[in-house]
Amino acid sequence: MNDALLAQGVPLVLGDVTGQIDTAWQGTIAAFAKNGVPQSKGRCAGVFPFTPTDPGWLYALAPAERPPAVTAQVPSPPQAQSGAWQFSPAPEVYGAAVEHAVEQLRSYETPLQKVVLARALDYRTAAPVDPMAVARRLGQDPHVTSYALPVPQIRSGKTADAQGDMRWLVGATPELLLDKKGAAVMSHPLAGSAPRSADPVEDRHRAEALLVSTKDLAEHRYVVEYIHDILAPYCHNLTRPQTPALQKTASMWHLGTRISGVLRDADLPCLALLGKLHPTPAVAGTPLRPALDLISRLEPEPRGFYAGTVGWLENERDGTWYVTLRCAMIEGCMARLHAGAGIVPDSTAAAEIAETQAKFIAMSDALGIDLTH
Ligand SMILES: C=C(O[C@H]1C=CC=C(C(=O)O)[C@@H]1O)C(=O)O
Repeated sequence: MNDALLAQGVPLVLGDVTGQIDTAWQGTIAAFAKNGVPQSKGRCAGVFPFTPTDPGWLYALAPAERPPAVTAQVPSPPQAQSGAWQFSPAPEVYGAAVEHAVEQLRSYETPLQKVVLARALDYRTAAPVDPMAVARRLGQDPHVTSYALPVPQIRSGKTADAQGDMRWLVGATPELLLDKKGAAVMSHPLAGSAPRSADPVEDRHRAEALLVSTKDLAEHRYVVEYIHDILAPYCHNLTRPQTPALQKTASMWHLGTRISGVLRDADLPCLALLGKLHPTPAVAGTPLRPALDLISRLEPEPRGFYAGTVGWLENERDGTWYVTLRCAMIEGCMARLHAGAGIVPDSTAAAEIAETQAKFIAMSDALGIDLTH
């Protein structure tokens, strides 16, 4: 763990948690869970990548007497940007990967039931992107938790500061992975999606169709069962509704199920439980191992922090962690956005291309990218 790679005073924002970084530590969820969080009193914010064996960051926040880094300002409307953007890979290549996955899923020889395949959108503009301004715009949607966290680049041990060598993970997630307060635990997985429509009648029609879509209900069920099975041994009471409910963001409908329980041991460290849960079939697939293998074969580049987990800890015991979705890694004048979709035997390339395109909209709108051109 290294606390010299990030200059003090760099701001971050994560829902209601805003502040300036005092100390940064690098490590995996498992390492922090095993060795403890160095400054375990008080609040830490953090971010971990999709691959659980890759390190992420935990940040101790400076004492609250300091002025908050992000004041409640009226968000400025996104500037129409003159930047260039391109999908990576091209939609046809992503479509071919979906078709390949569907073939695998339909084969009698595979244990695989679902795999989540993601694609990226690369954006380059003339002026540096302000991550805090993007987070404020994203935060206008009351159904998501917006975030902007620095993710230092480690270049020959040099300290990164807000102006220099810094990448920012910025996004607006609708998905709660784990909330732990003493003995009370909750997870609210999402899976199964439909794009919103500006026409209220069509919007309602899409929502109702999603609620009865066998393909989306199957995608959803895998995630709920997985999370339920992980939490069950730790809980003496774990409940969930039998059927999912609709959850919305400004641009998407999702199926969601709230799973709540009471832990046998209220003192269980939050990261110990988080390490068991991440990554779920909402971002990987099921069973986990073959899904991860197929993702590494079909996705051209590692996901990095997309589909990881972002959240905060209150001392070591409690915390709130989200799935790192609807996000971009911003570095100077460049941003890389990611979006993924759950692939099951009934999936089609065209529908999954459309779904991932719709999932880009939250971030592309906040960045001022016009995806219609
Ligand atoms: C993987 C993503 O979404 C997940 C969360 C909600 C719905 C999903 C779906 O319908 O596939 C995904 O599981 C993403 O937004 O990149």
